[in-house]
Amino acid sequence: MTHDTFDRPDIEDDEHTRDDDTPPGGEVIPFPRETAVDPDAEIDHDQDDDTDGETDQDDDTEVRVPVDPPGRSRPTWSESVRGEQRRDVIPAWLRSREALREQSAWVLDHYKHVFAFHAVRTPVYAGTLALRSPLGAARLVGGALRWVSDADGRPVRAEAVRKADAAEYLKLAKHRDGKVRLRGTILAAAVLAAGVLLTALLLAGPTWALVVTLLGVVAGLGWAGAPEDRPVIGPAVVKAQAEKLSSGMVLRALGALGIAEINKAVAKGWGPRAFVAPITRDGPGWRADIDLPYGVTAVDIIERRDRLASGLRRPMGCVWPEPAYDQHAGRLVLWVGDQDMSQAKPAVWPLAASGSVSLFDPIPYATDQRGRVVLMSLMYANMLIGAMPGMGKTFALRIALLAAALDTTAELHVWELKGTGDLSPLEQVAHAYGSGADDDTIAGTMDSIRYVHTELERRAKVISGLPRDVCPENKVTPELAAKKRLRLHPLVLAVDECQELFTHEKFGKEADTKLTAIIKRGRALGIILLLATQRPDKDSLPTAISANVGIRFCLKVMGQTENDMILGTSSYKNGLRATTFTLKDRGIGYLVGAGPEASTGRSFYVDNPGAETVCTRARTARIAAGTLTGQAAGESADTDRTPVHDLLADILAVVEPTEAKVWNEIVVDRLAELRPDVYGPWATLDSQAKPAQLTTALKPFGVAVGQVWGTPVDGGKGANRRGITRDDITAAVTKRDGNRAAD
Ligand SMILES: Nc1ncnc2c1ncn2[C@@H]1O[C@H](COP(=O)(O)OP(=O)(O)OP(=O)(O)O)[C@@H](O)[C@H]1O
Repeated sequence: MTHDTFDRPDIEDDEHTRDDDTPPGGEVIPFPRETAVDPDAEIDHDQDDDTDGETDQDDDTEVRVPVDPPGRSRPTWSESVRGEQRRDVIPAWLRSREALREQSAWVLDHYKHVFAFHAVRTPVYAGTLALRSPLGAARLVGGALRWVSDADGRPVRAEAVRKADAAEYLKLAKHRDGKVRLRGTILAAAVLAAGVLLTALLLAGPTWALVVTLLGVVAGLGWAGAPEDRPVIGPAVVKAQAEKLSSGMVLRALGALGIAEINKAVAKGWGPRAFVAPITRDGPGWRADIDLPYGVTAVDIIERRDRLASGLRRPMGCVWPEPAYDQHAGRLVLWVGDQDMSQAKPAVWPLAASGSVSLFDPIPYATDQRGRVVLMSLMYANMLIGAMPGMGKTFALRIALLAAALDTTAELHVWELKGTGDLSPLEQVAHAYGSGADDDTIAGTMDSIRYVHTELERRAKVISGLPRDVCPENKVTPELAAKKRLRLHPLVLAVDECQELFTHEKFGKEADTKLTAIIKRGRALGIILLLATQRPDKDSLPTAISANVGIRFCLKVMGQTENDMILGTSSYKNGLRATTFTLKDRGIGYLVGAGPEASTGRSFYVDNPGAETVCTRARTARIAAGTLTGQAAGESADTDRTPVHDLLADILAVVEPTEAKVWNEIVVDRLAELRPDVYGPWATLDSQAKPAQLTTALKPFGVAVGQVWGTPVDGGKGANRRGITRDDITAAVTKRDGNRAAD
C-alpha cells in the first residue's frame, strides 16, 4: 500500500473520529425508567441479559439519554483553526545561526570538494579528450555527410523503389535533391567560415586565441568521440543511498511492527490521515510527524526501533522515533537520517581552537541527530553520566571539564578513578587532580570532597550574610562570583568511575553522605558536581544522588534499571531507552535536564591531544588572570588539601554563644581540634607564644585582645589572661561581610 499524499486530520475529522463506528452524537445508553422515577424501586436486572446486543426502541421501561452533549458533531472553524499548530514561517535552519553556519559550511565544502576533484583530474580529462578526438572528428564528418545526403530519407525512397512506384519515387528524389543542395551550401559555407577564421587566427590572431580555439576544437571532438557509457568526466560525489522518505514507507514500516491496534487501524483505512504535516527535509534527514492510531503511544514505537529500522530498510543509527513532548502521547516524531549517526564524522567542538567560557552561560556539549549543537548550562546543576564500559563516558565528562577549564574563574577538582589517565590533560589547570583506583587516590578524592563540603558551609554563611539587595535570590550570581574576596567562584568537582568511591570500604559511606549534601545544597552556592559511572546500580550509585542530579547523560546501557538510575525513574517507561543504542553508538546518548526536553546527542569528540591543546590554552588564560591554583600552580598535594579556613567563623564555631569571654590559649586548643592541619602547629607553641599567635592572627580583622577572666580547663584557679570577647568576633564578621558586599 502506498500513500503519496497526506490529509490534514483536522479537516473533516469527524470521519476520522468515527473509525470505531460510533454514530455522531454518541451512543445511546438505555436506562431503566424505574431508576429515573423511583430510586428506591427494585431494578430489573434481567434486562442486562439482552444478548442480541440491540436496544428495543419500543420498550416502554427505558428512556434514552445521549452520552455526548448535544450540539455540533464537527468543531467550528474557529475551534479547529485555533487548535492547529503553526508551521515555521522561516525554516529552522535559517533561524538558528548555528544551523545556517552548518548549512553554508556544507555547501562551501561540497563545492570545494567538487572543484578539487575535477582539478586533480584535469590532465586525465585532457588526455582522454585528445585520444578520443579523431573518433569525434570521424563522427562529426560522418554525421555531416549523412545530414547533407539526407540519409534519414533513404528508407522511404527505397520503399518507393521496392513498390516500383515511379511517381512517388520521382517526387521524393526531387525533394531530396533540393534538400541536398541547400544543406550542401550550408555545410560548405560553414566549412569556409571555419577555415577563414582559423587562417585569420593563424596569420593575425594572438597565440592564446589560437591555442584556446585548437584546444576547444580538440575538446569538442573528444567529447563527441566519447562512448555513451563512458563519459569523460565522472561524478565527484556518489549519491547517498538513502531514498526519500515517503508516507508509504513509513506506513509499511509501522504496519510491520506487530502492533495489533495499528494493524486494525490500517484495515479500517488509517493511513494518509496519520501524517499531521508533510514529510519534510530536516537537517541531513527526513522528518515525519505522525498521529498514531488511538491507544498506540510513541513509546510503543520507540521500543521497537530495531523493527522500525528494518521496516524502513535503514540502519538503526538512521532511525530516531521520538515522542512529541508538547503533544499527546500518540504523536510520534520520526526522523530518518541519510547516514547512520555513529558513522557520521564527529563535529568539531566549537571551543577546540579558540574561545573562552563562563559557566553561567550554556556551553556547546553535543550535537543531535540533525547536526545541531546541543547546549548545556552547568551552573546551578549537577551532572551524572552513565554507560556500559567503552561507550564514551570519559569523553563525555571530559567535554564538560574542558569547558570548565576554559572558565578561568572555575576551580577544578578532577578525580579519575580508573587509572588510565584519560583526564590527565586537565592536570595542568586543576586545583586538585588524581588518577588511579588505589586507596591513595581515593583518599585524595575524599580530601577534595571534604574540602568542597566545608565550602558549602562557608559559602552558605557568606551568602546569608550578604544584604538582600546584593544577593536577592540567595544564590551565587555572576556578579558575586566576580568578587574575588567573597570566594564564590564556580567550584567544579568531577569524579570519573565514581562507583570505586561509593563501594570503597572505608570511604564509601562518608562519600555518600557528603556528596548527597553537596548535590542537594551546592547548586545555589556555585558548586558543580560531575559524576561518571559504568556501574549504575544502587550499591555503586546511592539513590539519593541519582535522584537529585539535574543533568543526566546516558549512553548505551544494558537494562531498564541502569537506564532509570541514570536518566531518572520512569524514563524507560516514557520512551527514553538507552538500551536501544547499539555498540557502535559510542558517544551517543540521551541528554536529560540540559533543555526543556530530553534529546539524543553525541557528545563532541575531543581526543587526548586535542584536550591537551585546550588545557594549555586554558592554563595560559588562568596564569594571565591569576587564577591558577593548587596542584596546577605547583603547590604540593598536601598543601593543596589544606582546607580553606575562615578564622573568625572558626572561632565562632568553637566558642559557644554562652561564653562571653575566653582565654586565647583555650581558643587555640579548640581551633587545633577543629582543624588540626591548619591550627595544629599553633597549639604546640609554648605558653607565651600560643596566645600571642592568636592575637597576631586577629590583628588584620581589627579585633583587639584584652585581659579576660577565666578558669583553666583542668579546673584550676580563675585568673585574668589574654583572651577574646565573643561579641568582638561577631562584630568583626558583620563588618567584614558588609564590606565585602559593598565591594
Ligand atoms: N563523542 C564521541 N564520538 C565518537 N566516538 C567517541 C565519542 N566518545 C567516545 N568515543 C569513542 O569511544 C571510545 C571509548 O570512550 P571512553 O573511553 O570515553 O569510554 P568509557 O565509557 O569511559 O570507557 P570505560 O568504561 O572503559 O572507561 C573512545 O576511544 C572513542 O573512540
